[in-house]
Amino acid sequence: MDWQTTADTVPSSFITEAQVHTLGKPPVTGAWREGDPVGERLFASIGALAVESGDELPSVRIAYESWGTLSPAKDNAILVLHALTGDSHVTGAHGPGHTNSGWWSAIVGPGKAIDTDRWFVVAPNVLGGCQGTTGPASLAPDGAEWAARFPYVTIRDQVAAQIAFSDAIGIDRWAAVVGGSMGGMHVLEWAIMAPERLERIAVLAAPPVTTADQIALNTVQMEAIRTDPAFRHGDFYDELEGPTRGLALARRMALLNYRSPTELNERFHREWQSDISPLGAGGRFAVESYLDFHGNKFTRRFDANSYITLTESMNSHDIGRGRGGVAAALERITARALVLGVGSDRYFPYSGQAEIAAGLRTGIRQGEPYRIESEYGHDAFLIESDLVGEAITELLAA
Ligand SMILES: N[C@@H](CCO)C(=O)O
Repeated sequence: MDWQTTADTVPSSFITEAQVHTLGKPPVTGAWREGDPVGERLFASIGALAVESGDELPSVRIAYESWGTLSPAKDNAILVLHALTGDSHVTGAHGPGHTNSGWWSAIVGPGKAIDTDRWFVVAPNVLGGCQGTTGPASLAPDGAEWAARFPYVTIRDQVAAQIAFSDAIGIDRWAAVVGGSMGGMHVLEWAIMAPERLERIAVLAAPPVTTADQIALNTVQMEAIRTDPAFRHGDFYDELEGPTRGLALARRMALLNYRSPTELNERFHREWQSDISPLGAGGRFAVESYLDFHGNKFTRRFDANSYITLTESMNSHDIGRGRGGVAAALERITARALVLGVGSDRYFPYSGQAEIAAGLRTGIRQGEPYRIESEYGHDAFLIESDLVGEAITELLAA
């Protein structure tokens, strides 16, 4: 299909406040119980949350899904944390409330690397996100969306929310906390902020600190959104048209970080998308069409304010901040650890995972990351299921 770049007026399908209560069970505050629905969106209230900036969110709700059964000893629970644009829908088909099928369906499920016949798997949507957890599209106490008023939230604030969420659903200790990319940042903070509450960690394609280069790559994406006139300083929820052009452009830029030059070159070459030449006749190269397609598709499921909030969170990431540096922070980690990197990752390069693995005392590969050779670049942690599954199996057996 020859997708065009248009200002898309199709309403986005991120979850608005009004939709929350029709898409899931009412908020729960008690522990998970045998017989609770699994693989279906649930909500937990964690109350007020003070964030590092000094602001306070008066009421925070966490959307989550779970699969498998919690053992009577509560010793088989695994927390899975998603990347920037993922959500709680880790595994399973798309359907009502889920525009995409599960982003790790090949890893999580019966008989898979994270075997839901054995493990009780829980996946929350991140604080600041747009799939049911409190974020910029949620209502502030004055009854209007938070929008640009949503506080600056750090990776540590998001983990503080996840810890409170663990309390709310009655999990004292996780058998493993697993995540890739931004989810891997959360995993590292979990292991430092609450070492007594987890046994194992898997940090996939994530850095110990977001570097100047990575901040720069992220910052231009935020600027693409902000310069869209339809952004209106974040106050676009009541408008017919949101900042879809800016958001789609941000997504195009992001995809370039997520894939490798080899993959794009070998997949698209210099092919044209249609019979119309891109050499001055108005046609497009196939790779342009691919980026347009993903940019447009993304605007149907993601909130531009959330994109900015979460990108700012990633920019805040530095496990060494206030802890005497990265090496000192890594020394605090006591969980058995899998660190996985992708050789072709140009977003969070392998060198970052090598630094993490070298600084850990508890890595399962004695100072070395598990290295994946793949043409897919950063996204390999989502696509190379056999290799990622193998590494996670090794961790869970450790
Ligand atoms: N494809 C992933 C990569 C970010 O780590 C996402 O969109 O979230």
